Order: sequence, then C-alpha cells, then structure tokens
Amino acid sequence: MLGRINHIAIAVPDIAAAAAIYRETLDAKVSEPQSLPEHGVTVVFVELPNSKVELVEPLGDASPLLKFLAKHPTGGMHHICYEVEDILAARNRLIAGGARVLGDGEPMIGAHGKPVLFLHPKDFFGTLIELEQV
Ligand SMILES: CC[C@@H](C(=O)O)C(=O)SCCNC(=O)CCNC(=O)[C@H](O)C(C)(C)COP(=O)(O)OP(=O)(O)OC[C@H]1O[C@@H](n2cnc3c(N)ncnc32)[C@H](O)[C@@H]1OP(=O)(O)O
Ligand SMILES: [Co+2]
Repeated sequence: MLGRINHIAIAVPDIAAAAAIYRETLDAKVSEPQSLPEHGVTVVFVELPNSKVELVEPLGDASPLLKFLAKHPTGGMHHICYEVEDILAARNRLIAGGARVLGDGEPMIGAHGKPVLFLHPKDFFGTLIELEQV
C-alpha cells in the first residue's frame, strides 16, 4: 500500500519565522506560503533531495492545528504523509481493518492538488498519518 514519504509536517505558530529559520539557519529551499482555507492551514514546503518538510500554520478559528499548538505552543511534529497509488482502495482496506479515516471518509484535495485522507493518530501509535494519491 505505502509508497514514498511525501512529506513530514511540522506545525508552527508563525510560518514566516519558521520559513526564515529554514532558509537562513538551515540554508534550505523553501516555497512561498500557500493558504488552504478548506484545510484551515497555511503551508510552505522545504524541498529536500528525497522528500519534503511541510511547515504548517493554523488558518482561521476552526483550524485543526489550534488544539495541537495549544498543547505544543512552540510547534512540533504533526503528521507524516505517505504516498499511495489508489487512495480509495487504501481507504477501503483500512476501514475493513478497523482503522478510523478522519472527516467524512472522502478524500479532499491537498496542497499538491492531489486527493488526501487522514488516519486517526490513536490507531497508529500516536502518529497522525496522511495519505496522498500520486
Ligand atoms: C495542506 C493540506 C494537507 C496536505 O496536503 O499536506 C495537510 O497536511 S492539512 C494538515 C491539517 N489537517 C489535519 O490535521 C486534518 C486531520 N486532523 C484531525 O482531524 C484532527 O486534528 C485530529 C487528529 C482528529 C485531532 O483532533 P482534535 O480536535 O485536535 O482532538 P484532540 O486534541 O482531542 O486529539 C485527540 C487525541 O489525538 C492526539 N492528537 C491530536 N493531533 C495529533 C497529532 N497531530 N499527532 C499525534 N497525536 C495527535 C491528541 O493529543 C489527543 O490524544 P490524547 O490527549 O491522548 O487523547
Ligand atoms: Co500534509
């Protein structure tokens, strides 16, 4: 089922400050901010030779990141995104296996314009998993 790691996401309270640290202190190539109101976040991507880091900041007062940042005010590892070839087949197999698919179970379009789904952290050792169809 699982392909490459598409990205590792870090929730941050201030995406401009986080992007500046990655650019200046880590000499990294960082994309421009992308606001995704339907996800309640603003993101930038740190380009790496073998994957990406997604720096993600809350957008709006219903953002799913607000409670996370209330618990981790300076930020923290938020989710890991695995690539899958067929997100609906993956979803159906996961549900059949008893895993909780978050939201209404239908894929949303993510930051890369591809369908994404999220799996409950409690079913995967305290790790929020995102699946992205590539
Ligand atoms: C840019 C678009 C897209 C992309 O293309 O890359 C994105 O990445 S969007 C990223 C933001 N979107 C999401 O995170 C959507 C999925 N998340 C959710 O549905 C919720 O955040 C959640 C995971 C269901 C948590 O909901 P919440 O309301 O925060 O409930 P709790 O605070 O009660 O959490 C329940 C339980 O889970 C623990 N938790 C919460 N978030 C995480 C996390 N990121 N990693 C690990 N564990 C997490 C939380 O601590 C609670 O545990 P207990 O306290 O032990 O009960
Ligand atoms: Co993500």
